Amino acid sequence: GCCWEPPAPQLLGVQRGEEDRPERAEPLSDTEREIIQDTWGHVYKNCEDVGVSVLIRFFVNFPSAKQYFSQFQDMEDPEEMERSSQLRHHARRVMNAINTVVENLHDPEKVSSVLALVGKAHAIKHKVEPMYFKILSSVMLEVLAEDFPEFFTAEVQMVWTKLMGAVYWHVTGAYTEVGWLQVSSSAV
Ligand code: HEM
Repeated sequence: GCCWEPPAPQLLGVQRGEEDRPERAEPLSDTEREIIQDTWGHVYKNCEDVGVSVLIRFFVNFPSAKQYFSQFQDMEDPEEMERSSQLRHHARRVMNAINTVVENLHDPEKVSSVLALVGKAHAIKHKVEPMYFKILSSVMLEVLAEDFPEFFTAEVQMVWTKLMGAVYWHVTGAYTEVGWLQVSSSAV
């Protein structure tokens, strides 16, 4: 993964603020929940490595995403990024938050409260453009499919896409609540 790739077409609408917010996240069936939990078990065993490779690919392919991180804003060398404690720390936080979501798929209230907190912190404290959440999800799906090809079959990838769609829906719900999305998509 040394080459820059253009964002997937589905991201372009988001970058222009054209995307509609659906009424609710598409719910997962019991079977889909089991698929997520089984496959996540393999990923989470390698939590730190997977998290770090996801973030490095994210920052290499979408360098503007580094602007939010004081420690590696100006870093370009992936090996140097790998040594950044701020990157490792965020990798762990991302993976742990997803782990909490996966462990609580039976409890929609818990899932929405965890993701609302993540959304609020990123909107208010870190001032992260919400489109980066969509980009990060697609990078994560790409890395999971490459690193765990035996588990991430086409069917499993589809279920994971649905989960990441739900994560994005909850996170952007928090952005809407604090007034971010209204301002950026209609008034300006
Ligand atoms: C599913 C995606 C993500 C999850 C679960 C996640 C999770 C977290 C958590 C739990 C924290 C600490 C919360 C706090 O400060 O109160 C954090 C901090 C942070 N996140 Fe995220 N994050 C995600 C995506 C992103 C993205 C896409 C960006 C920017 C491109 C980002 C930038 C930051 C920054 C700048 C901090 C503060 C870092 C620091 O203080 O060292 N995050 N994240």
